[in-house]
Parts: sequence; C-alpha cells; structure tokens
Amino acid sequence: MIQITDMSLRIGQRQILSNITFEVKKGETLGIIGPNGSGKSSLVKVMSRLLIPDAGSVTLDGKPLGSYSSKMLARKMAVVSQEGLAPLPITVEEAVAMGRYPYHGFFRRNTARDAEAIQRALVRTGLEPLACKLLEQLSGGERQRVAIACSMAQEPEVLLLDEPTTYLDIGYQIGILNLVREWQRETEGTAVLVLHDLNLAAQYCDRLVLMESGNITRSGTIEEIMEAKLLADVYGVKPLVVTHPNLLLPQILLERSS
Ligand SMILES: Nc1ncnc2c1ncn2[C@@H]1O[C@H](COP(=O)(O)OP(=O)(O)OP(=O)(O)O)[C@@H](O)[C@H]1O
Repeated sequence: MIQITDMSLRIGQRQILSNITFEVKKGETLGIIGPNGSGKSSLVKVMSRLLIPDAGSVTLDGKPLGSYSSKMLARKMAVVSQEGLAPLPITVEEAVAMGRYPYHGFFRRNTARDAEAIQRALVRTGLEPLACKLLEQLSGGERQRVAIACSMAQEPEVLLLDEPTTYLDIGYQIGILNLVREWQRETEGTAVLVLHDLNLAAQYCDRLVLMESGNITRSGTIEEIMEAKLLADVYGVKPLVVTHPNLLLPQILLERSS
C-alpha cells in the first residue's frame, strides 16, 4: 500500500533520515519504534507528505505520493500528529466535522453522508456525550480521542498515528489502541503507529520497524524485534524478554541499573 524506497531526508545541513526502505501492507498494523530523536516523527511526516524527501521514492497504491492532490491524499490517508488538537473554542462535533474537509472543502454545508460519518466517528470513539463540549473544556486524553475521531470521520484507508498514547493513563492508552483495532476490523483499514511503549507495540502491531539515528536498524515480526540483545544495543538498557502468559507474545521487563 505504501512503499518507501531508498528514501533520505535532510533538513538544512542535517541528515535526518538515511536510506529508508520498507513497505506498509494493506490491512496491517505497522509499528514504528525507536529511541527519542531516532526519526520516527520525521518518517511519518514524509509518509504524509508534510516533509519532502531529497532522495528515494514514496508511493501510495503504486503512485508517487507527489502525484496526489491534497484532497485525494486526504481521502486515502489521515494523520494524527504528536502535537494533537489545540484546545480551541470549537465543539467536539465541529472538530470532528473538519475530518470531512476532503469531501467538500471548508465552506460547504455537510451532506447527509457527512453527518453519518461524523456521527459514526463520535459513537465509535465514545465522544457522543461530549459532542457539544468545547475542546478547551476537555482533558488532554479526551482531546486525543477527538483527534482520532476527526481522522476516522475522514474515512481514510490508512491511519498514521504519531504517539497516540503519549500523556495518557493506561486505561486511555488501551482504549485508543482498541479503537484503532476496531476501526481496522470494520473498515479493513491500514494503520501505522509510532509507539514508545514496546509492550503495547508488541500487542497491537503485526510488524515493527525499529529506528536508530535516522536509519532502520531492523524491521520484522514482533519476535524478531523484541529481542533482548537488539533492544539493549539500541536503547542502552538491560531488558528481560518474557512471554505474556495469556497472549503468548514477547514482552519486556526492565531492570534498574543500580
Ligand atoms: N525541523 C527540524 N530541523 C532540524 N532538525 C530537526 C527538525 N525536525 C526534527 N529534527 C531532528 O531530527 C531528528 C529526528 O527527529 P524526530 O522528531 O523525527 O525523532 P523522533 O524519533 O520522532 O523523536 P521522539 O521520540 O523524541 O518524538 C532529531 O534529532 C531532531 O532534532
């Protein structure tokens, strides 16, 4: 669905990403992990055309990303950025309605089809009771849910979520990731998730891409990435890899150093 080949990105004099090659397959959940500053957000920005690489290619459904009009791209792909939604004085419903922009522009009235998509996104994200509240009256976690509702109202084929669980308590973290999973089941959508929590990444992703200093150190199955020596080298910690007793997936336990 998305193919990135030999892609490199410079910003000013700085090499941010180098020789990135990987594929996101239709219907899968791909996790991007790696230490702070390793290039995960920059990679998501390239995948969503917010940053233009200076070498290599990025294609979506076989066509260069650059060949899509903004509206066509927004119908295919929705992005929830790390920054989330600002606490603006607009209602939750108005914010979610912005997700319909690619179908009619900002200044046209919502059609019945738009209203249906907005309502579905509000229900799916459990935001219906908050529909008339202002964003500025919501908690950070609730605003995060609004950002995701907005991206779902967009009815994309691919959702790119950059650290969707940052600042959220464990209940909200699981809630957000379950939401994405349910959306995928219902729509056969594709998801790319940047996650810091490796245990959640192992539970919710089909495959992982591990980044380090602007490069992909390894990409592969959960078992191939959740490997003690590899994670120790990349993160500089001493992880103990154990098997989750119910899910039978690798999970890590960390040891304090002194
Ligand atoms: N606009 C910019 N100008 C210069 N350097 C930048 C710019 N944006 C990002 N960088 C640098 O690129 C590198 C990768 O940043 P990026 O935000 O992609 O990393 P990340 O893996 O998402 O980090 P984090 O986990 O901390 O969010 C960092 O060293 C960062 O300082």
